Order: sequence, then structure tokens, then C-alpha cells
Amino acid sequence: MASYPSRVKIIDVGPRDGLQNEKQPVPAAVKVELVQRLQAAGLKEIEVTSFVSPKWVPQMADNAQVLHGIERQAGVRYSVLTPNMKGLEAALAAPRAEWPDEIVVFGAASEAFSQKNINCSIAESIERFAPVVEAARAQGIAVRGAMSCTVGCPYEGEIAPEKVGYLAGLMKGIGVQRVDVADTIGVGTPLKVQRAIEATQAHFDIAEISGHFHDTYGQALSNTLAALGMGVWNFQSSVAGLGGCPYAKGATGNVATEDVVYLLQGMGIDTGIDLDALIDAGVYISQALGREPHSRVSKAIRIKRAG
Ligand SMILES: CC(C)(COP(=O)([O-])OP(=O)([O-])OC[C@H]1O[C@@H](n2cnc3c(N)ncnc32)[C@H](O)[C@@H]1OP(=O)([O-])[O-])[C@@H](O)C(=O)NCCC(=O)NCCSC(=O)C[C@@](C)(O)CC(=O)[O-]
Repeated sequence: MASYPSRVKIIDVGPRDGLQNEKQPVPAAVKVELVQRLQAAGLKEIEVTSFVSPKWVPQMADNAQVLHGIERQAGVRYSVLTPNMKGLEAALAAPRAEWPDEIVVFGAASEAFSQKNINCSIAESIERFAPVVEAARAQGIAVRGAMSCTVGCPYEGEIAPEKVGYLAGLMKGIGVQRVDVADTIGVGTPLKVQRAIEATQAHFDIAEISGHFHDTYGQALSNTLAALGMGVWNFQSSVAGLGGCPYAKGATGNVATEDVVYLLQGMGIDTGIDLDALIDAGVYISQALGREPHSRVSKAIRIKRAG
């Protein structure tokens, strides 16, 4: 039997990764309410928004309103995406108490995806990130690096683990403290995901690596289990399975946080999350979007609740 971690930390990325691709306007007040329901359900890390160009991702144009609208809870880490100095400056424009606790620079293991997503090559992206990482760390803000397309790319197809290792090394070199191994388009299967994590381990400790799996092909829970078996204990997921990346056409949302929590609870792994409250948060945002939560666990438990 593989040995698994006794506790897992989940970063809910629903308010950011989940909502960034929504075509319909989602009021900032709804996003703020979602963050608050997530923290009330026990989430200790929440990715709340991104300070990117509103021309590229219009849904995140209300970033400051969302970040500053949250009634913060002690012990919760709020993170935001900042692709460049302009993004970091905007994220730190308010008084210190309203700064994010962590910023995320986001690169890709695929050149083509890097160009489509952030309009520059991998090498150029690292040049852009370096001063962002340095400035954030100088202010005592934690820095995470998201690595997209670590198993597959919508433009280049399968991605070799060497490319993941290369990107992880570059991230480490500029002072990124922890990284996400992202299966952006949800094509990964357990052994491929394990190879991407293994390549990342050449540069980061297992405690500094998180799994970020989209569920397009229904493999995300299997991939989560495969990562857990390697000792990964940080995962990202979206409440109600929200989401998709605007630059990864056809990719569906992240694995639903409800499904991950159910898996972990069933394995006796502590998450600190109240599954019922989480399900209600998922129903809240799904109703606001006019659809059902994309979570089998949510559906099953709600049917059971209805008797
Ligand atoms: C990176 C850029 C800005 C480069 O975009 P660019 O066009 O190359 O940038 P630029 O420096 O030439 O600036 C162009 C315009 O954007 C403005 N601008 C420039 N930067 C900012 C900023 N930070 N905030 C607000 N405005 C900004 C800038 O001021 C200028 O405005 P103009 O003079 O034309 O009016 C652009 O490509 C961009 O915003 N991309 C974001 C794409 C994105 O958000 N993708 C989704 C997130 S990543 C993801 O979902 C994957 C992940 C993390 O979840 C993991 C996974 O699953 O793979």
C-alpha cells in the first residue's frame, strides 16, 4: 500500500481560475460572497482574483474591488495572480492590511502556450517575473509559481517532463518559493502527472509542490491520488468544478473541491474543511451563474439531503 499524507491543504482557485472564463458578468459582490463562504467552510487558502490586463481577461477587471471587499479571516492566505510589475503594483496599491498574502507568477512548460497566454516566450516570462518576485519577497509577500501545460498543451500536444524540469529550475532560480504542477487542459493520466511532479522535485521539495488538475477527461481524481502517493499534500481545486482557462479552448474546470474533499475524507486525510458548508458555497455560486455545480459529490449529497 502506498503511504499517504495525514493532512492536505487545499487552495480553492474557484474565484479566480473558476470565474475568469465566465462570459456573463459576475458582480464583484458575488465573488466576495463566494470567498467568504469558502473561508467559512474552512478553506485556509483562496486564490481570489488576478491583476492581469482587463483586455485579455475582462472578468477579472474588478480585481481590486474583490480583493478589498473581503472581510478577512485570520489564518487564511489570500493569493492573486500578477504577471508583471504593473500587476504587482496594482495588487499593492491599497494599504498594507489589504495586500494579498501571496502572489502568483504564471508560466508554461510549453512555448506556444506561453505566447498565447502571456504574450511572450518562456525565457521572456522569467525575465518579467524576476523583478516581480524580488519586489514581492522584499515586502514579505510569499511567491508561488504556476506552471501550465506540464503534461499536455492545446497547441503543442504532449509535453516532455524535461520541459517541466526546465521551467521549475527557472522558477527556482528567480526566487519562487513553491510551484503548481498544472494539467491545464486535463489530459493527464497518473503516470504522466507523476513524471511531471518528479521533474519538478529536482528543484522543489515535495512540500513546495502543489497539484492543479483540470478534469476535462475525468482523470483529475486519479491524478490527485497519484500525486498523493508521491507525498504531495498541497492541491488546487475549484468549488463546484468552476472554470477553464481562456487560452486553453475546450478545457473544462478544475476538479471540484467537493470531490477532492470527499476523496480525502474517505481516506482519513484531514483537510479542515466542512463538506456540507462547501457544498452550499458551490450551490451559491452555481445558482448565481444559473447552472448546477459540476461535482458528483455535491449532487449525490444534495439528493441524499432531500431524502
Ligand atoms: C501578461 C499580459 C499583461 C501581457 O500582455 P501584453 O499585451 O504583452 O502587455 P503590454 O505590457 O504590452 O501591455 C499591453 C496593455 O495591457 C496593459 N497591462 C499590462 N499588464 C497589465 C496588468 N497586469 N494589469 C492591467 N493592465 C495591464 C498595459 O498597460 C497596456 O495597456 P494599453 O496601453 O494598451 O491600454 C497579458 O498577456 C495578460 O494579461 N495575460 C493574462 C492571461 C491570463 O490571465 N490567463 C489566465 C490565467 S493563467 C491560468 O489560468 C492557468 C493557471 C494559472 O490556472 C494554471 C493552469 O491551469 O494552467
